[in-house]
Amino acid sequence: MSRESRVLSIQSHVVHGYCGNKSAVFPLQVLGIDVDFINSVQLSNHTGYTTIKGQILNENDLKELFDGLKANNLDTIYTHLLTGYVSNDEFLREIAKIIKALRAVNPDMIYVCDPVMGDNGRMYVEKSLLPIFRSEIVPLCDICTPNQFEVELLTEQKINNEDDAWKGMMWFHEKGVKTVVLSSSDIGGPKELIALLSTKKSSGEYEKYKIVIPQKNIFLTGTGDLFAALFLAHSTRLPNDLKTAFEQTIASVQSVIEVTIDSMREEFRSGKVKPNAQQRELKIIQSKKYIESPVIKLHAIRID
Ligand SMILES: Nc1ncnc2c1ncn2[C@@H]1O[C@H](COP(=O)(O)OP(=O)(O)O)[C@@H](O)[C@H]1O
Ligand SMILES: Cc1ncc(COP(=O)(O)O)c(C=O)c1O
Repeated sequence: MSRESRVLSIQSHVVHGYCGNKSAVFPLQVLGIDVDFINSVQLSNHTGYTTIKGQILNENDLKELFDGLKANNLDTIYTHLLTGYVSNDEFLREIAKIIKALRAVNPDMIYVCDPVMGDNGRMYVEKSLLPIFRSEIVPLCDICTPNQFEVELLTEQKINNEDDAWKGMMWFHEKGVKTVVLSSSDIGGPKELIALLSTKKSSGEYEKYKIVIPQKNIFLTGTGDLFAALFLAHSTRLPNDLKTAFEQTIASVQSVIEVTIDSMREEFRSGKVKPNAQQRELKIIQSKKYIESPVIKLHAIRID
């Protein structure tokens, strides 16, 4: 890593809870990476709650903020752009303009995209975002971290097994994406999540890895944003060892989930928290030491 990393993160903000920038900024800072962040939305809480209130940044607001950075030559300081939850078409198109503007002043700027559109068969953004991601955003990515549902949406192909998953990831490479990380899929055995990584080397060959993750009986929001931020950090620290970066990313995410579940056991016992979706927020702050040094070890298997 030749120069100090600094990330511009454009993701959602939630007042209560952890997803979007709330899931990304602190872990990046813990790992020594400075983050400037723009909140694509400012919501009371994530969309898994029954009531959501708040404000949505429009494309003109985003342009104004970026123009402010440019006016002070601050567009030149970013080594990475990280994007996640976006709520409307023109905002997403403004992000495409920002990617090009950042690359104009720093051709080596790395764009990490979590194409947040949905999970478990349910879209939670406008369907009109899908063709923009497919044709205007994904081709600009250096690293993309979709979940299974997002790969299926973008490729218009269902994933029923591991071969389908690798084929789906090849679609990203054909669009010009160097590294694709499928953050989770249900192609493994019962109670297993499968994460896959595929990266195109300068030789034109592909390096592929797989990690089998024991699936916890819980649905959490914010894990994908945490995953993308951690993979940005670890792949930056280990650009020539993505196997280890992949393992460390998942180990930290698993550690945060363990801390979250442990905290719930206590809260359930005390009756303070009812076991329903609204109360489930990642314990990001309480997991600081595990973000720095994950204790859970899940080994990546090389796939030839
Ligand atoms: N139920 C679960 N059990 C174990 N790990 C999980 C679970 N849900 C998410 N994770 C972890 O979070 C990471 C990202 O989750 P994923 O659901 O793929 O992201 P997204 O939120 O974008 O759908 C996975 O790689 C996995 O390590
Ligand atoms: C406001 C907001 N941001 C981000 C996300 C993405 O969360 P995840 O990291 O689970 O994909 C969601 C998902 O519901 C959300 O509601």
